[in-house]
Amino acid sequence: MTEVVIVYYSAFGHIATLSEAIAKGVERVEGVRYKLVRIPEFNDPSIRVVNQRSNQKEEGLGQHFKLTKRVEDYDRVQEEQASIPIAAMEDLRLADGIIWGFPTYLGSMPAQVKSFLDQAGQFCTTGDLEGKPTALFTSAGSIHGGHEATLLSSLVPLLHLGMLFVGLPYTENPEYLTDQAIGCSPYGVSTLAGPDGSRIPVEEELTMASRLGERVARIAKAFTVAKPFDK
Ligand SMILES: Cc1cc2nc3c(=O)[nH]c(=O)nc-3n(C[C@H](O)[C@H](O)[C@H](O)COP(=O)(O)O)c2cc1C
Repeated sequence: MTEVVIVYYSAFGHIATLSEAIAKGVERVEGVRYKLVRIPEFNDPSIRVVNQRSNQKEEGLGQHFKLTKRVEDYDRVQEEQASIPIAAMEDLRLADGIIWGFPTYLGSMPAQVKSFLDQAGQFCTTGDLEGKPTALFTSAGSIHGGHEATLLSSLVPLLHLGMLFVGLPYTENPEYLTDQAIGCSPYGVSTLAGPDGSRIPVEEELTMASRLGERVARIAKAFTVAKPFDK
């Protein structure tokens, strides 16, 4: 059985929702199963950006971002995903394919995810992740907030680990040929959360997420049989 591991971090639930759609796509491929794991929040509450902001006044920019609601959403989502196993290095080592999901923070990956990837740096010397198909999904507050930049810059550490990047081609995903503000691009899946986080992933984004899951699953399965990178 081929296994695709979906590793995600989500503060407000958008990435968690996309993870489920990705998983559905993986499941469509016979002989492939998925494992969903999450990167945990930092232990030190003083470095959780969301909690730090909770005592700010809801005026000016704060009003636009509805900070109180964000803190409530954050607490609810943390509780909802408590039963998802915490990602371990062994999950990466045993995976036949790895799909990474996390929100866009300041136009790039959250520190929680970078910290996890830095631990995975050990595989640069062992080569354990080399040749594994990999793909990315993200969410951003707005269409101009850097979702494509996040996907592109997050590719760099994956290349250091020797993984093979799987994108989201136009022919399979005509949904993003639109003048509507929706996520996704040739670089991977994305959704837009809106400034107050109230926008939820739309059908087109979920469809493209499931297709990316299926695409990685097909490649992982083919590689499991062919073993093109066996040393
Ligand atoms: C610290 C921080 C930085 C953020 N930076 C950006 C950003 O650069 N661009 C953007 O569009 N949204 C930004 N956002 C909004 C998040 O991308 C949005 O809340 C996230 O995509 C929601 O995903 P989630 O529900 O899975 O946590 C930021 C949010 C936080 C907390």
